Amino acid sequence: MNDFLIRDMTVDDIDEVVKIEHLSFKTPWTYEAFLSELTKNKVARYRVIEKDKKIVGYYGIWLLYGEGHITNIAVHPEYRGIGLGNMLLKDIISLSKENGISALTLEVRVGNSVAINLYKKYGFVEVAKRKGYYSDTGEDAIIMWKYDV
Ligand SMILES: CC(=O)SCCNC(=O)CCNC(=O)[C@H](O)C(C)(C)COP(=O)(O)OP(=O)(O)OC[C@H]1O[C@@H](n2cnc3c(N)ncnc32)[C@H](O)[C@@H]1OP(=O)(O)O
Repeated sequence: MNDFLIRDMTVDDIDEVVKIEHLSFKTPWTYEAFLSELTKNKVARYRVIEKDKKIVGYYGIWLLYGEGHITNIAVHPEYRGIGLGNMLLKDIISLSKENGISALTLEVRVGNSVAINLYKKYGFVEVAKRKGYYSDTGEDAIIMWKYDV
């Protein structure tokens, strides 16, 4: 896994990130959404994971009031199942510690058992459900928190 590097996302990365976003989510974020996050949102941090300069995954987090809200995390389908999600989660946790974050939260589709497994592995617990949160399918969201950052 030494071949993979995690670094801050830049505006030049957005095209590649949006491609992975389309391969990963039913309602993908647009180029403009990422641009706004990178250039206007002062509490946002976005990081990419790359191999030989090719972006293969990324995550976003908002750091505010001592809490971290994970906005998205994705790995390119061809690179899933080899530990990159683990690497991204570890990076999220160390970034959070460096920034004085004491708790992390996120929303995930109730049917997304792969992601739920990943989060549970790092100490996230299911705290609540939001009924019909995802307007595309009407699926519920599970709200998860990790209190021991
Ligand atoms: C806040 C949000 O963004 S919620 C939405 C999360 N993102 C997505 O659903 C996008 C599409 N999915 C993905 O991009 C990826 O599947 C991710 C990011 C969820 C996981 O990334 P991967 O690189 O495949 O994860 P990785 O290989 O590191 O596995 C980490 C853990 O995830 C879980 N996991 C991974 N693959 C599977 C699988 N096929 N079945 C069940 N659990 C799995 C396991 O707990 C695994 O732990 P282990 O390494 O001890 O087995």
